[in-house]
Amino acid sequence: MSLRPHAQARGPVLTGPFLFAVDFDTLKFRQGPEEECVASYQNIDQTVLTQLQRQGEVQVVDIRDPESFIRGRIPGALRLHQGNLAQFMMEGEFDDPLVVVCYHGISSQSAAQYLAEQGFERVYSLIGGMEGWVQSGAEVEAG
Ligand SMILES: O=S(=O)([O-])[S-]
Repeated sequence: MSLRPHAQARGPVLTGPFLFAVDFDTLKFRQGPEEECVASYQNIDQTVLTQLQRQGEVQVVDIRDPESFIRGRIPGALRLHQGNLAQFMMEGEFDDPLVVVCYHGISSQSAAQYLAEQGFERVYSLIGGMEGWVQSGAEVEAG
């Protein structure tokens, strides 16, 4: 079964902590029919993200604040925030892997769950967030 935006989210789906850049708690879901919603995400580490990057079509979205994003981010990452979320959903490549990054890998899980429930089919949250990425010695883009 393929999920698409606002199609099948069901019940209270956001229980995670407040997100720094995107307040996903304020977003409303349309209740779906009486179907089980199994959309979810997986946690991945830096090694798996690097493999996904090598394979090609991976989109990395960073939900941290603008200053942190400018100081250093995963190369090619898009900062996802309240202002561009709707556009991101409209233009989304729902079949491509989507990796959510925050500071330490906590808030990204709520965002990843949200995005999975909106129809992104392969959603991941980066374990350790940007701090873990930096500590692993992986490449960082700034500016
Ligand atoms: O939620 S967090 O991991 O960015 S502190």
